[in-house]
Amino acid sequence: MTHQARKRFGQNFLSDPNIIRKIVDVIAPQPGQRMVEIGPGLAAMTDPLLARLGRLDVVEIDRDLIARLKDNYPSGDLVIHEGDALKFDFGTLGPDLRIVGNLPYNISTPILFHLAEFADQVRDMTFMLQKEVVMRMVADPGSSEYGRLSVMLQYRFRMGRLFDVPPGAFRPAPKVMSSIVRLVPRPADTLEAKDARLFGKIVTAAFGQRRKTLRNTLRDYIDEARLSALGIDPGLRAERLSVADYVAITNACAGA
Ligand SMILES: C[S@@+](CC[C@H](N)C(=O)[O-])C[C@H]1O[C@@H](n2cnc3c(N)ncnc32)[C@H](O)[C@@H]1O
Repeated sequence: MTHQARKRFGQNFLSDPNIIRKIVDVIAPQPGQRMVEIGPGLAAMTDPLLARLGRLDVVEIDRDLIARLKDNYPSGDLVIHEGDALKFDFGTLGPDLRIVGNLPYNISTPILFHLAEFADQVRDMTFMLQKEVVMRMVADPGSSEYGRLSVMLQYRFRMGRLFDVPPGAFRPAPKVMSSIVRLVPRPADTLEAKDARLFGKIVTAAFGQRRKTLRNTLRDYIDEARLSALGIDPGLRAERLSVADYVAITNACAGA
C-alpha cells in the first residue's frame, strides 16, 4: 500500500538511489557500532544502514510508518522506538552513540537543541537539513547567517557541510535545497563555560535584539567596563562575537 506523505510530520522521502548510497557512504557504518536513525520513514536509509550494522535503533512518530516497519523488519534487528524524537532520551541508548537522519524540516531547530543536550554521549551526528539551516549552523562571526543556532551548536560541536541534495531526490519534492551536515562533539575542556545555562541565556539575550549593541542587550549580565576588560567592544552587535567571546563573558559573570 502506498503511504500518503504527511506534511505535519515533515515527510519528504528520499527516492534517489545514488543520493541514498552517497549519504550511507559518508556515514560509513561499521558492524557493531551503536546507531540511531531519527525518522526512518519508508526505510530509504534504514535498510542499507541496517544491512551494514546488523542492528539499528530508530525513533519514528508516525503510527502508519511504525506498523510498516514492524511488518517489514520482524527479526528484532531493527529496534523501533515509537514517539516524538523531541522528547526521546537518547542517553538511554548508551555511550559512543552515532545519530543520523533525514530530519523533519518543520522541527529542525528544536531537534538540534534537544540533541545538543546529549553531546557527551555522542560520537557523531550526520543529518540532512534545509541548506539554509545548515548554512546558519556553520556560519562564521560577522556573517548575516551567524546567530544563536551557530553559537549554541558550535559551542558543543565541530561541524561541516558535506554536500547538497536537490529537491528532485525526494518524493514529494521539498521547495528548498537540502544539505548533509556532520557534527562531532568538541572535547569538553577546549571551550568550557562555567555555567552552561547562563551561557545559553547570554547568547539568547545578545541575539534577541540583533540590531542593538552589546552594552544594551547584555546590560543585565555585564557592564561596559567589564566587557572592555575582556577585550570586547561594548559598541559591537551580537554577530561580531566569536563563541570564545561568549564563553569569556559567561565565565566573567559566573566568576563574579
Ligand atoms: C524527511 S522524512 C525522512 C524519511 C526517511 N528517513 C527518508 O529519508 O526517506 C522525516 C521522517 O521523520 C518522521 N518524524 C517527523 N517528526 C518526528 C518526530 N517528532 N519524532 C520522530 N520522527 C518524526 C516522519 O514521520 C518521517 O518519517
